[in-house]
Amino acid sequence: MASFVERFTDLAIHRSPLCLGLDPSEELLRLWGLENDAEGLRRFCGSVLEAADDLVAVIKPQTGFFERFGPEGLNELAVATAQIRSQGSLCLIDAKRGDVAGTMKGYASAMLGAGSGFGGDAVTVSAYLGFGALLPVFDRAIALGAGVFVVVHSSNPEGRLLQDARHPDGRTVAEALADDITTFNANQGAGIGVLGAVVGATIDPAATAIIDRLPQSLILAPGVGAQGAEMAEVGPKFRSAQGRVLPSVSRAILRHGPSPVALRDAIERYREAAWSAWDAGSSLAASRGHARTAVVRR
Ligand SMILES: O=c1ccn([C@@H]2O[C@H](COP(=O)(O)O)[C@@H](O)[C@H]2O)c(=O)[nH]1
Repeated sequence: MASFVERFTDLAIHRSPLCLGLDPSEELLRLWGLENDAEGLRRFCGSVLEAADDLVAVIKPQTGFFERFGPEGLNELAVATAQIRSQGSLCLIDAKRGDVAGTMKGYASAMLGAGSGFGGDAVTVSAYLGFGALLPVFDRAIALGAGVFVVVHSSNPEGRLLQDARHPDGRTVAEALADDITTFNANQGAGIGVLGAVVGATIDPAATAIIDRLPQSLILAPGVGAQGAEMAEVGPKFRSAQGRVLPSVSRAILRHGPSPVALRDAIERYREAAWSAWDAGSSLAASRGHARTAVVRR
């Protein structure tokens, strides 16, 4: 089976590298005139996914917004993940799980691959209990051709104090994590590996050397839009990861609903911008242009 990296790269060229966040928050449900309940959740997700259709490579449901309704919400998460995959997009479950290794085995079975509880193509994890504790998720991802994104440098300002703290060897926590990711990927072979990283698009331009430490990783870059980063910043900031970045946008797109036309227009705008950020000035632009001539645009 094709790996997550292979499937993403193909979809990024033919659709767009944009990662559309599926965040059915209370605020957005109310803005859309929906009830803040599981039925509202279902209608919201159905409309977003209908508008996204075959436009983007990756859709990222945020588990917290589903879990808040207990079992009914989790049922809606399963409905959404199945629909994402049926539309040919990759489903990246933003769960940011991080626990001891035995428990991570449970999360891996819940989230990753066909036959798992939620059937994600990839999942986000947090390494606060140690990078090594995440191994069961990495192993399952390798076995099933799935992906894992480890939070390295999050988009929110609260993350800085913890992630910029220094180890005795002088590296920050984020740098050491990036090195762990790269060592793991390199041990699996050359090329882009199973372990991706989360590096917020809000990153200070002076701090982007962290990206150079991740030469074999896809990079999920949340923070575009509502958190203040512009899509136009992504290309320059992530230059050393050209062709490997998934710019992620949730609220800045979702707030355009419930009008299907306005929602689709917003997705279209961000997907075009994501392409420019992804391959500006590179040879990828040529392959994309070639591929897109064959794509029927609606
Ligand atoms: O560092 C991170 C990692 C993940 N997120 C998630 O992204 C969305 C918020 O996106 P907006 O485009 O700002 O609406 C939410 O699901 C977060 O959990 C992040 O913001 N930062």
